[in-house]
Amino acid sequence: MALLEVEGLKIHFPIRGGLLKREIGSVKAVDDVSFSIEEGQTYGLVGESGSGKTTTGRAIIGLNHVTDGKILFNGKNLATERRKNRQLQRDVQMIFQDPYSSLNPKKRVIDIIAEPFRNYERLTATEEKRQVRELLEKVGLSPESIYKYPHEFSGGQRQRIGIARAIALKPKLIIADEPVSALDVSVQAQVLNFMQEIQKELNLTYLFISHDLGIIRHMCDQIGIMYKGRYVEQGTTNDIFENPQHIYTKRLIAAIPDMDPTKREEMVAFRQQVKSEYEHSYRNFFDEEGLAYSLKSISDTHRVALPQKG
Ligand SMILES: Nc1ncnc2c1ncn2[C@@H]1O[C@H](COP(=O)(O)OP(=O)(O)OP(=O)(O)O)[C@@H](O)[C@H]1O
Repeated sequence: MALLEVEGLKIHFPIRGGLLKREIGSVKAVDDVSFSIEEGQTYGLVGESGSGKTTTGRAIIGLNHVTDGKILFNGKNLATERRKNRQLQRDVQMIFQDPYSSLNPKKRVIDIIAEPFRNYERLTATEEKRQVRELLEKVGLSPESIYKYPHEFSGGQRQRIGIARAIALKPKLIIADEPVSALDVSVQAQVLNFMQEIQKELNLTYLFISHDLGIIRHMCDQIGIMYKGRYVEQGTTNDIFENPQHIYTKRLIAAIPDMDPTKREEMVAFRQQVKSEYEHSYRNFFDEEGLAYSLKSISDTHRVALPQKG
């Protein structure tokens, strides 16, 4: 059984208008999305801004209502059971995008990291301090920094504090929503590699949300590509990068900045080819509302929102 199973998830937000603020329509932020994540794996959710990635992640952690569908964690329905099941609350944690705004600037590191302990465990002051120091060491920060404030740390160090807080209760699943996009490129790799290290050490499962396919390729075992609330393609990292089928996936891959200068000309040609393919076949890949079709399996691991015909 997968650790997390999302089945037919729909999250619609009402649009209200007129004097009476009546519901005049809805934003289908997530519209029939299904995927599962095996324990110890990293699943990447990719798509441009507004595609529904964050809404999906927030629903799993219980921050968004679910219009329809199921979110099963170890077979238990998170939407209905999370509120009353403290173990489920501990098991699923989140790392936020912006380490500058997600840490309260008025609190010391000890109070930030000990917050989950104070909510879920009854530790003596000495034991709490010992555990916070241990967590700081685990994330590569000095245990002496417990009385410092967030502004005394660099961006990468702050994200490590956010990670220490997220792993304090030994969760099983971590939702990482753009965990490095607010950081300098030079520190991004450090934080990502560190996330991989603690994943192995603590047997963590990640749902990794990002608009950056380069990072997703580095981090993930499985990938789902979202566009306007729907999936356009889903598969292993190899399926997506070596055999992309949907025109939208191809366009995202073509937009990854060149890492290897010797391949620059090759990439320019590839981009040109994808651009003209996109212009030619765009209509075949989306319905009359510009939305993706339902997914069809093209192998045991690879599913694509293929056009209805041929
Ligand atoms: N609380 C809300 N009320 C109304 N609409 C919302 C709400 N939250 C999200 N939306 C809408 O849902 C859609 C999906 O948003 P979401 O933030 O999930 O996208 P995203 O892919 O994570 O983008 P980003 O990378 O910019 O965060 C957007 O059109 C957004 O405006």
